Amino acid sequence: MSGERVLVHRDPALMAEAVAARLITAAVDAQAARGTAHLVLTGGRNGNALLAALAAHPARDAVDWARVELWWGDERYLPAGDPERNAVQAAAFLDAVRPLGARIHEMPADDGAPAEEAAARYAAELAAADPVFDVLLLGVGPDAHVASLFPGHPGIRETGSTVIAVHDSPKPPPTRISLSLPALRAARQVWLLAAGADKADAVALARTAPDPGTAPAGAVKGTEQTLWLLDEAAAGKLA
Ligand SMILES: O=C(O)[C@H](O)[C@@H](O)[C@H](O)[C@H](O)COP(=O)(O)O
Repeated sequence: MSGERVLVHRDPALMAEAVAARLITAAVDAQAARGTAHLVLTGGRNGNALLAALAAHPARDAVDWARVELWWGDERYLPAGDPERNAVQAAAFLDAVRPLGARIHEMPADDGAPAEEAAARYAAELAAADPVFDVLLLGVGPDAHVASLFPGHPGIRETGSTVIAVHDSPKPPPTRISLSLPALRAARQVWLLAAGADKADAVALARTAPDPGTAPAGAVKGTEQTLWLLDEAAAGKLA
């Protein structure tokens, strides 16, 4: 049975720094235990703030980046280089660790092929590597979505594949690629990131809602640990 904890930080900036420090320690521990650390990145404001803090953290290189594999939980299906792509928004961090040997598994960009083909390609890359994710980062949306799995959307019910195409996303852009719920749930540790008063309802709902279709953020638990990493505003409606 995995453990679940809620950790509340004073404000988003302190949360980004504290989670960056926590991720460094988790990566070092994973490497000591298994050689390679498999980390899954998330987009959005909190994900981006975390990666910026990680890139600049004085203890960053306690991690042997040559033994890190970076995956993505979701990606906006846009042409390569589009500023709205998660990987483009994380470029400063990726450009810092790539020369240190980190292996970066970006989700495919829109090259004119259907998103379903891109999803299948990433699923094949995952199957070939067959990683067990050590830490899976998930930004939580104001509607309690995580990755690109949205409440009331069919993708949350997908169980037959590890990577899915998402259309008509309520959060722009409309077409995305996302790990499926079973793929998210296979991670050892799931870290849910939420900061800001606009996330307080989603966090409170996810902590109580039993149905993944209502609150995807409440449906993803790590096999070893689940952390809710919040600022005080996002924790404002927790009992
Ligand atoms: O591609 C995306 O948009 C993200 O992966 C998405 O899942 C994000 O993490 C949440 O929407 C939270 O985003 P904010 O932290 O910006 O609210």
